[in-house]
Order: sequence, then C-alpha cells, then structure tokens
Amino acid sequence: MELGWLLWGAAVLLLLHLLMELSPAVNFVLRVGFYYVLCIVCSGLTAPVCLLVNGGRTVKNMRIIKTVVKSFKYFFGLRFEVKGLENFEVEGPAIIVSNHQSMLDMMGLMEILPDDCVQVAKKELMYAGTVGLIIYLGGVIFINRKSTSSAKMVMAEVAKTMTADNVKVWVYPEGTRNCTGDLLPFKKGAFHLAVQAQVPVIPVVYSSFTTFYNPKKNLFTSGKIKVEVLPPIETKGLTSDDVSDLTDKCFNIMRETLFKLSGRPDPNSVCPAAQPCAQCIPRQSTEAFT
Ligand SMILES: CCCCCC/C=C\CCCCCCCCCC(=O)SCCNC(=O)CCNC(=O)[C@H](O)C(C)(C)COP(=O)(O)OP(=O)(O)OC[C@H]1O[C@@H](n2cnc3c(N)ncnc32)[C@H](O)[C@@H]1OP(=O)(O)O
Ligand SMILES: CCCCCCCC/C=C\CCCCCCCC(=O)OC[C@@H](O)COP(=O)(O)O
Repeated sequence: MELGWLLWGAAVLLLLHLLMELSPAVNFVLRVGFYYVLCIVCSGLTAPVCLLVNGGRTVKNMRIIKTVVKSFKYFFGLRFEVKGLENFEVEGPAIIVSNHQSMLDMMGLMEILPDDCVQVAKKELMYAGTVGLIIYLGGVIFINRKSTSSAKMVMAEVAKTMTADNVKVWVYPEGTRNCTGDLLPFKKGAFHLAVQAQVPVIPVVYSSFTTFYNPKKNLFTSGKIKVEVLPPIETKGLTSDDVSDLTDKCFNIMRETLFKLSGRPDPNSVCPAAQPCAQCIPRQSTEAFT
C-alpha cells in the first residue's frame, strides 16, 4: 500500500517535471503557485510562533519572519550578492527606499533586512489570509493608497513615532510593482517622512529580475540578484521645500545603480553617436530591454 503511494507520488512528480520542461507557461504557473503556497503555509506556521515568542504585533517578529523567508531562495535557485551592508549601521532610525519589481522581492527584502525595521504596505495585503496575519504581526504599517490624505496622516504619525521607537522604515517609493528593468517615477511619501523625522534616507537597489523573471514571457528560472546598499543621505536641516530635490537625488542615484547592477549603459551618459543607441533610450521606453 505504502509503496503504491510512493510510486503514484513519483509518477506525478515526473509528469510535472516533464510538463515544466515542455511548457514555459506550466513552468511559470507552477513555480509562482509554489511561491504562493510556501508563503501561505509558512505564514500559517510562523504566526503561532510569533505569538508565543513575542505575544502580539511587534517589529521583533520580523526576526522570526526573516529567518523563515531567507530559506525560500533555495527552493527557486536564487542567489544574492550583497554589497554595502555597512551603510545600514546608522545611529537611530532611518528611511530605507528600494526598487520594487515583484512579489519575489520579499526574499530580497528579508535577505538584508536590518533589525527593528518595518515596511510600509498597501492595506489590501492585511486581508491576504495567513500572509496578512504574519505581515500584521510583524508590525508592517498599512496605508490606503486610494486616499492621499489618509496615507499622509499615517505617514505623519510614523514620522512622530519612529524616533521614539527607534525603528527604521522600509518604503518602496515607486508605490507599486514594476518589472520593466527601469524605475517608475518616485512618490514623495518616503522623502516627506524622512524630512519630517529628520532622519537619513538609505537607498537600496536590486538588479533587474528581467533575465530570470518575466511574467509577460512566462519566464521564471534560477538566477542571481545583485544588491547594493548605498550610503545614507542626510536630511538634517532640510524642510518640506527640499523634498522634491531629495526625491530626485535618490531617484537618480538609484537609477544609475540599477543600470550598473543590471549591466545596462549608464542612463546619465551622453551618446556621441548620431543614431539613437541604448544610452539615448528615454526612461519610460524600456520595453526593449525586458
Ligand atoms: C513567514 C513567511 C512569510 C511569507 C510572506 C511574507 C513575507 C514577508 C513579510 C514581511 C514584509 C511585508 C512587506 C510588504 C511590502 C509591501 C509593499 C507595498 O505594498 S508597496 C505599495 C505601498 N507603498 C507605497 O505606496 C509607498 C510609496 N507611496 C507613497 O509614498 C505615496 O506618496 C503615498 C502613498 C504616501 C501617497 O500617494 P498618492 O496618494 O499617490 O499621492 P502622491 O502623488 O504621492 O502625493 C500627492 C501630494 O502629497 C504630497 N505628500 C505625499 N506624502 C506626503 C506626506 N507624508 N506629507 C506631506 N505631503 C505629502 C506629495 O508631495 C504630493 O504633493 P506635490 O505638491 O505634488 O509634491
Ligand atoms: C482569505 C483571503 C485569502 C487571500 C489569499 C491571498 C494569498 C496571497 C498569497 C501569497 C502572496 C505572497 C506575497 C507576499 C507579499 C507580497 C507583497 C507584495 O509584493 O505586494 C505588492 C504590493 O507591494 C504592490 O502591489 P501592486 O503592484 O500595486 O498590486
């Protein structure tokens, strides 16, 4: 009887393997599906541990969540090459800003997440079953993207409490996932927050996923992700009038780093050729690279 089940299991695995080999779409759906299942199951198992160890919603739970999520990369053959971790060693709170390419970012996030750091997330994630529960227990700050005034109010509250609680806040300034290999224009919330709390901004850049992950092409293979934590940008003495400049400065540094890490030409270099080349391609027309 047990041997029968084993043979059935082996046959199903073999069939799935064959299907994945034959069809990129099946391969993509199964790998993404497996990521979802892993997140849902691990969240369900980790939530009671967080409750038992730390008693409720607290940033301390992020250490437990981080330990679990850091193991996910082995299932998908992902490798991280990290540079500049010492830039996280600032005294006290800071705002960390990074590019946001896909839900796979959770693995990259947890790979380098410093202690006492919470993320800003869209409030819809709170209702994502066990994943919502674990995110809630980790102390994630939820914002309503459909209401600028309510999002601003939450951010203003965070600016007041982050210094008292000595926490770092991780924001995805693009405000949505973007897997084009370039950056979307930055929203200013993170930078208002940094100026209001008078804390540094630490930019973090992940290389483009487009060589191994592209939903439009049903591509999801193993791959290497280069990560660079850039030096903190101070905001002491800056006022709300400086927010736009601060946003632009961060955007330009991060875009330049994204292109460098992804092996693309420097976006700021001037093309000497008469014909447009890769350097000349304007920021929003990046489909050619995906
Ligand atoms: C154990 C296993 C577990 C496995 C699974 C779980 C794995 C890990 C779990 C833990 C990790 C969870 C992490 C989850 C991450 C989720 C990521 C996301 O959800 S990304 C989406 C949500 N985040 C954001 O949107 C942040 C970026 N957005 C902003 O900062 C925006 O600015 C805003 C949301 C605050 C407002 O956006 P919007 O309404 O579109 O308005 P804007 O155009 O940006 O601004 C309008 C004007 O208002 C000014 N402004 C903005 N913010 C402020 C402010 N705080 N104070 C004052 N003024 C502000 C802005 O400057 C604009 O004015 P202007 O005159 O045009 O300059
Ligand atoms: C009872 C309800 C059950 C609902 C089940 C939902 C299951 C969800 C399961 C697994 C999801 C794993 C993903 C982990 C968290 C990913 C965070 C993320 O990447 O959010 C995207 C958000 O930043 C921006 O969203 P948009 O690009 O604007 O969209």
